[in-house]
Amino acid sequence: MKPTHVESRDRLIVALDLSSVEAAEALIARLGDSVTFYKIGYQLGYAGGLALVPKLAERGKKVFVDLKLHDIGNTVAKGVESIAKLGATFLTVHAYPQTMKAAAEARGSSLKILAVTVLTSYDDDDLHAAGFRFGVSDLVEARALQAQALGIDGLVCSGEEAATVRGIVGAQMALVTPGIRPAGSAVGDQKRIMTPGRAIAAGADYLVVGRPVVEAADPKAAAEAIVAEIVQAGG
Ligand SMILES: O=c1ccn([C@@H]2O[C@H](COP(=O)(O)O)[C@@H](O)[C@H]2O)c(=O)[nH]1
Repeated sequence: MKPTHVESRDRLIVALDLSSVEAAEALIARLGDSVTFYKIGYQLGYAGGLALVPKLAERGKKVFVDLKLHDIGNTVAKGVESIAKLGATFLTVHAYPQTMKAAAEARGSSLKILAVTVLTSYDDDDLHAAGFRFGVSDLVEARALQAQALGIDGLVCSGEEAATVRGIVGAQMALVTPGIRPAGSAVGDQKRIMTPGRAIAAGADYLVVGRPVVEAADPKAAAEAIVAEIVQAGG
């Protein structure tokens, strides 16, 4: 379930896409109070970064573990149980029914499960090349409905789908949007992007931002500028 009220600053989730725990700790120190919510994904997670989850939680930060689980149900359930013990706030799974069902049943009382609808680096051509008969918008909508029916807490989608998905699932599910690009920043490998302000206005609850903060000359100023845009958009 979506939290009832979220402070503007807590809507920014900075992706710690870095190669070591030391590099992550240095960035966290530099960002200080400007960032309250961090994401640990493949790069840092597989470099010992999961050990940071309880440490960040002890310091009052929230942590999103973005491992995008997808396996047989029993394996997903056991993985979810292990992540729940670390004190993470969010954990991602791919939006396949078996996977979502196993994760929802195993999550316990404090961990929230987010289902990744369609990766923000994908467009319709990428889905067709992968064998899907749906385009992005149809697949996101179908998966959002399946996730809701299975009791999933929130969805990962791009800002482009946020308004439609919000209309489909209502106010109770958290919408988490990567592919966020402040005006003028490099797009990189993302294909479905949106500015922070537009994503909030479209109904996103949380913005996931990696390179525009992590690779900025002044990461703290970059994070503060995104929070200011969130505030201006009414988030
Ligand atoms: O659909 C998705 C799901 C997850 N991500 C993750 O978000 C960040 C985005 O980083 P940027 O540098 O801001 O592009 C990254 O960790 C991805 O693994 C996503 O981009 N899209």
